[in-house]
Amino acid sequence: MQKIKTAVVGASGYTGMELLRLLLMHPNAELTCVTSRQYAGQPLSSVFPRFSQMAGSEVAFTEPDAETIKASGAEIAFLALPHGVAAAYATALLELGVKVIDLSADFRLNDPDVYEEFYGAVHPAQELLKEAVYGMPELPQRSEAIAKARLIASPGCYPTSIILPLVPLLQNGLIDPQSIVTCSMSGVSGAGKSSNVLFSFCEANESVRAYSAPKHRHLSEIEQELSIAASEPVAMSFTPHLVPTHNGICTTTSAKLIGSPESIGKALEAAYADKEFVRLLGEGSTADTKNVTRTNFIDIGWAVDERTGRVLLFSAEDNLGKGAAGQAVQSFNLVAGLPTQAGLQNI
Ligand SMILES: NC(=O)C1=CN([C@@H]2O[C@H](COP(=O)(O)OP(=O)(O)OC[C@H]3O[C@@H](n4cnc5c(N)ncnc54)[C@H](OP(=O)(O)O)[C@@H]3O)[C@@H](O)[C@H]2O)C=CC1
Ligand SMILES: CC(=O)N[C@@H](CCC(=O)OP(=O)(O)O)C(=O)O
Repeated sequence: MQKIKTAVVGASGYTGMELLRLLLMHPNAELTCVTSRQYAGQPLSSVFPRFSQMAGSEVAFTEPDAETIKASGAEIAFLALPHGVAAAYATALLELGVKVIDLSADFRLNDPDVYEEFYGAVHPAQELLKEAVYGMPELPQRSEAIAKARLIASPGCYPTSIILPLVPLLQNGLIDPQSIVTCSMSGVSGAGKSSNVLFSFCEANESVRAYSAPKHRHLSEIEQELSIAASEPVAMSFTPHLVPTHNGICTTTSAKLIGSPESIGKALEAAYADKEFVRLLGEGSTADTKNVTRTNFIDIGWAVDERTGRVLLFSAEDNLGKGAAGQAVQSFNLVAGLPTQAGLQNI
């Protein structure tokens, strides 16, 4: 069986660990290099005992270094690194002929000025922004672009849960693009393993709070992709909340309805009926994180509020799955010419 030699850079973090889980079970992936500064030299299974005795888990952590990654034979590298850090690794790996699937935000925005506005720093590798492909395979014409790319910017977790339900409605002119209001809830793993005290057990448990309002950095990529779908600049309201669960994002989006109530379901069906990882729950159904955690599915339900003339969209995904590692493996399958569902079934 064809095996693609694969590296995970930043493999000790939460998305890195989820990538390891998926790639160790992937029939067409061989892990040749996994990196961590703190665990360099240690076998994977001693750091993550959950993987011991799994085929492929004999590999040991190495220092993150592009030459070492290339020397391992890796053809494709996943970057599960903080934003601002990933760009330099992407540049070095691409120069060595290794394709890159970046889970950070470094290549998601087309406009370096928007990056600077939302990330508070000059973009570290502007020359690569033009060629990076925003890796959401369900968007129109996107899977073809991903398959040909050498640099894929895998989307953020919140944006995935917001963009997918809205794009078919905007493309078909069924909602007012300037009326979108979104409220999302995320589990604590969304903040990463090395996050600050606000995400520790005593601070986060038994409590819920909004944060980063009104200008969370994900707003930049959400508005970028929605503006493409609407063919006009979209400005919207997005309020994320932290909830005391491990994984999962639950999002409710509302917008002013322009089309008929029936047009919503028809547009979503037309866009996603043949998309393996989008499950349409139907009108009147809300989405529940417990049905999607540890999977690559996004579940979408909807309702029309005839009193206010607004449509409500309900979505749920695993922030580490469809919101990060699972979606990145979808791109890996496209780049490597593998079946869409390879390594993502039955997880
Ligand atoms: N958590 C989530 O739900 C999602 C996260 N993302 C994005 O994915 C990326 C990874 O996130 P996440 O896994 O949560 O983060 P973590 O904090 O859990 O892990 C970060 C990883 O990066 C490594 N690392 C940190 N700093 C450096 C550095 N300067 N040089 C080399 N390696 C470094 C760490 O390894 P070590 O210290 O051992 O070297 C660790 O393996 C981020 O950009 C994040 O924004 C995207 C979607 C969802
Ligand atoms: C709960 C929580 O803190 N979530 C993170 C989402 C991080 C993430 O997805 O990172 P990217 O910017 O790479 O997409 C946050 O709000 O910053």
